[in-house]
Amino acid sequence: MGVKLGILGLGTVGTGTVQLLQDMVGRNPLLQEIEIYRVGVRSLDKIRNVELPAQVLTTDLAAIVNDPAVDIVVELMGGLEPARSLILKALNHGKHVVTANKAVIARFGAEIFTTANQAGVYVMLEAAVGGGIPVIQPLKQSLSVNRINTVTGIINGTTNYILTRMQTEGSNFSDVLADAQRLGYAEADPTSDVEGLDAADKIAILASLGFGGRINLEDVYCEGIRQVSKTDITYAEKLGFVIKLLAIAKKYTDSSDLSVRVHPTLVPKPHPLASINGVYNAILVEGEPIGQVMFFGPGAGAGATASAVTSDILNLVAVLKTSTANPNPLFTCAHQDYCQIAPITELVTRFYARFLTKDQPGVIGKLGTCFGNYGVSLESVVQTGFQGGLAEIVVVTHDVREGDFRKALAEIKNLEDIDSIPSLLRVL
Ligand SMILES: NC(=O)C1=CN([C@@H]2O[C@H](COP(=O)(O)OP(=O)(O)OC[C@H]3O[C@@H](n4cnc5c(N)ncnc54)[C@H](OP(=O)(O)O)[C@@H]3O)[C@@H](O)[C@H]2O)C=CC1
Ligand SMILES: N[C@@H](CC=O)C(=O)O
Ligand code: NA
Repeated sequence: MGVKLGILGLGTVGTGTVQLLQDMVGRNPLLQEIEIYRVGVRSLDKIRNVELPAQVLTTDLAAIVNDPAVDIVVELMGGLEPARSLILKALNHGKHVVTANKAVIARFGAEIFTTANQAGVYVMLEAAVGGGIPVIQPLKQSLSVNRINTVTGIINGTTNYILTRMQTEGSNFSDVLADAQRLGYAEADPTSDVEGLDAADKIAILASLGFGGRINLEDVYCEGIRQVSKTDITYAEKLGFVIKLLAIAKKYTDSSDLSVRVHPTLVPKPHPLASINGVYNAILVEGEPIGQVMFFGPGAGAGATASAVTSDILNLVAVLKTSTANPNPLFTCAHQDYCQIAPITELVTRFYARFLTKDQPGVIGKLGTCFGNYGVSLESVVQTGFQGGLAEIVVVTHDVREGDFRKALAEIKNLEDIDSIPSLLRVL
């Protein structure tokens, strides 16, 4: 008897997954055990890029997760509800679940994994982070004997695609976003990509796996890329950096607290993450004793994501074929305690800041004095441009406590010579 799939969603990822499963030649022979039994969609009238028997497609998704014949539910619909409820129902009916839905896992992971553990089934989520890049299973299995210190990633394909094209072609933000949507990279609501929320969901998942505890999503500091302008990209370039949306989870050396954050960051050009362009993602994991290991590959798109979804399905087929009484602890997620996350003001980092000031002598000196009052030392100060009669000054600091830097900025904002501070970015 074949293993019966109930797939929820036939959009970009669902279609890619069905295409892969319908084209098995040259792939793992275990795939032949799989039957696409039901596929749930919102509309039966839409033209699809795959052919499926009429009785397979349905708009009754609840019937799929309740159907005793279904062995594995593959949730590829996205969004929070009804995805969360359908996943929980599937688990409660004793079905394994594969999902690409980082939004649901980052918010309801505790509830979902507890339900799965009680039901004695697995929830697999390789596609939820880094698209096609194998990173979830390596963190759960191959790297799990390491003490992880830092996970640093470019983990949103849409924003990396946008920033790359803004940098290399000087393209306009909204034109490139429209291309990312057309290519199937963006979320149904691309706000979550652009505002950094998708990357925050993903780093919460990676941090949970890497540091062995639950992560409260509200504790993850998050800034998106809307504030990144062509001007900043040009200045960064001149200073030897590229701007990337980084997601970082790092253990403080002197406490058990974590720093978990997403923000646009100036990355030095020689750094391995600086050369990750377009829809590609990369995740740099640092641990002991392994040192550094980097995972690189396509972070979004139909085929790449289908590869991750189908590898999870294949793992579950293998589980179903070799049924064991006890669950495999390397497949489950059983964290009970929450990781302690330090506030962003405690972060120690370098900063890039761009000021528009009146073109008067002594402005740079006044800036330097304010920074000095809070122990902020400057690595470089550049004054090259003018904008609308205002002088443009760019500074890069040495490492500073974010709280001290913000106090200095508050004082600087009150200086008569300062018009505005259009950009404030962290430097890796
Ligand atoms: N796109 C990508 O590159 C990646 C996406 N993901 C994740 O994969 C998931 C799917 O993304 P993607 O394929 O891009 O999304 P799409 O918007 O392209 O597809 C969503 C599918 O789900 C169906 N659907 C959505 N809501 C409902 C509902 N309430 N009832 C019935 N059917 C519903 C839609 O039906 P219909 O077709 O009838 O409208 C559609 O087939 C998301 O969680 C996303 O975050 C993860 C990695 C990469
Ligand atoms: N919208 C996401 C899709 C993959 O997770 C992205 O752009 O990375
Ligand atoms: Na992945």
